[in-house]
Amino acid sequence: MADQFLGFDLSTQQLKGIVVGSDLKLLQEAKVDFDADFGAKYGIEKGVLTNPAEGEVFAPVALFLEAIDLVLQRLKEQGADFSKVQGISGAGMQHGTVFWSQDAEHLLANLDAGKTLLEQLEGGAKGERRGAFSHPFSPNWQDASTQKQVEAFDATLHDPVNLAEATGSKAHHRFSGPQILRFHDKYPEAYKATSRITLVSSFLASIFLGKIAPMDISDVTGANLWDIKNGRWHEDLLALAGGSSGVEDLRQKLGSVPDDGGASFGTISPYFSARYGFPSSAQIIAFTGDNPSTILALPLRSSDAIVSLGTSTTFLMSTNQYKPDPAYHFLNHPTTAGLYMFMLCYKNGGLAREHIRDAINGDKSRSWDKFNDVATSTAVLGQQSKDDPMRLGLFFPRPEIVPAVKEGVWRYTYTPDSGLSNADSDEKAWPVPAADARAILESQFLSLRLRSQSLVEPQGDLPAQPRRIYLVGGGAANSAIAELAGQVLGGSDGVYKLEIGGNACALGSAYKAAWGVQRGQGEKFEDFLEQRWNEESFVKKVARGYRKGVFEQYGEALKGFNGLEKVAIEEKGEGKADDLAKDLGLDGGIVKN
Ligand SMILES: Nc1ncnc2c1ncn2[C@@H]1O[C@H](COP(=O)(O)OP(=O)(O)O)[C@@H](O)[C@H]1O
Ligand SMILES: O=C(CO)[C@@H](O)[C@H](O)COP(=O)(O)O
Repeated sequence: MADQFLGFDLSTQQLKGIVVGSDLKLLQEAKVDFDADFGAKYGIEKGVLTNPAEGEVFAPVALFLEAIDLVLQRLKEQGADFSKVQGISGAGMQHGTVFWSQDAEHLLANLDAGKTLLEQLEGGAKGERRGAFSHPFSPNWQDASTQKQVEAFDATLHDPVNLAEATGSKAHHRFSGPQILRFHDKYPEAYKATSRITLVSSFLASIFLGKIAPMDISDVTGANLWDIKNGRWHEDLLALAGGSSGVEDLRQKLGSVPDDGGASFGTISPYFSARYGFPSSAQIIAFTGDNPSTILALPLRSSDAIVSLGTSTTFLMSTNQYKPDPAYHFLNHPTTAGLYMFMLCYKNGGLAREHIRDAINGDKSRSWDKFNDVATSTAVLGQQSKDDPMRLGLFFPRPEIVPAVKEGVWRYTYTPDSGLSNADSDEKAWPVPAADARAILESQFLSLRLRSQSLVEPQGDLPAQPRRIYLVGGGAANSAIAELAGQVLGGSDGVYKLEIGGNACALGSAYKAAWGVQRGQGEKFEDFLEQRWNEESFVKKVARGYRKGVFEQYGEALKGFNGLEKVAIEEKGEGKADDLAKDLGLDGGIVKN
């Protein structure tokens, strides 16, 4: 195969790489699993370090550097011929930042192919060698340390509604703007010593480029700093985040943002040509966020939805309507001006499901078999008959984003007439952990259904729902999850998963690299993908979608579910319950006790 393209996904728990041909078919893929490969060395768990006292979650930048050399080596072992690679793009977990030192540009431009990235870019532990970073850690999207800064962001534009209107999202703990402000206040010396700030995506691009790469037009919208309508940094928010160091200083640290998602930032760093055999002409195409990249792996039509089941759960749609609201996120689309990405993001995705899986197994075998059996054999909402109360739960081992509550578990029963009752210690109504398996899946999908109602349309004679649901990410391999996704969310055309490789996000990046290099004058990404798309071999239907009766039964549960979220917010919330109900245009369920 003549021209080949390489895509990466640097996410919470792994770095994955995928090579595709110009027909977009998969050639090789490889991954570095952070815990398995480097857990002992860096003391990480599930890819991160934590400081619970302050709600901090972060990852060592050195880990990322080691992972880059290792994933390339593994791709080579899989047979990748890097001399054929004409374009490289990639994705990073969103919101995370990397702080570069004054020496960064020089070090990046003068890498010795005989040494590893880690040897040359990491600073010496005792300061005997100055490294490329002014801070050794990258704040992670699971960080919750920025409550004070979040309040300042909302206050700067008077309220969350205005902030969402301007930047696509209300202020969130994990967003880069509040994180930068906290970094400025907590580490003033390191901030001063910072020459540039990149996102995780533009960090990865910088390594391949051999100089600091710009942020991309989509990933920059996960910062609470970008004025989406006007396509520029938001002056007031920049001034806030830059603190006493000033707005110009921060503007310079952040750099400019090209508006073309297919832009080439230049050719690959000579380090990679000499060390791994890439042609010196290989182009580095704008790297984006992991969720924006994921939507590029599929030819999304209006009313199609992606559910990404990684460490986080995200729900993604592509739309030409900009309807921002504090209840969710709007991002710039990564390739296509005039399109936006609608996103919901939950912290308690894969790890919360794993907790219940392990409790059901009673061991650490990590097998999903029992979890799946119990989840699919339990009745819809735990209702043996229509008159039984519904079981509704919330399972948040970590503080949650949607809704914004501290960690906790809520198990309630609900009937439309008498409302919600606490069933936590009622073994008959709610056998723990068996009933949790179905309840957590129903809960996660009900939350998506509740919040995406206004974005989906009736499908023919069927009620409003997505046309297709595509499952991606680690959890997409799970048949019980696919089954429940279809039952709760519907999907007039069914539930699908990608058949190409194990990672939609890295695949989307490889496609973006191909488009960036090969596109004709004015050729849109969507047209480029459509022409090369091979439905039969690229996707597979894994479950039925809409089921008459079942879909409506879940519809009846929505009001109770909304009420349950209000209970959680009242008990452990970061926001006001009334606001949530208002955001969603719903009255909450009635709480009985
Ligand atoms: N068969 C499976 N069933 C359910 N969940 C799974 C399965 N395989 C992997 N996972 C989940 O996938 C998650 C990792 O997904 P992945 O998309 O690779 O993560 P990330 O991109 O966040 O690093 C894990 O937390 C794990 O719980
Ligand atoms: O914070 C968000 C999106 O807003 C997360 O979705 C991160 O982008 C990390 O995702 P994964 O590691 O789960 O892929």
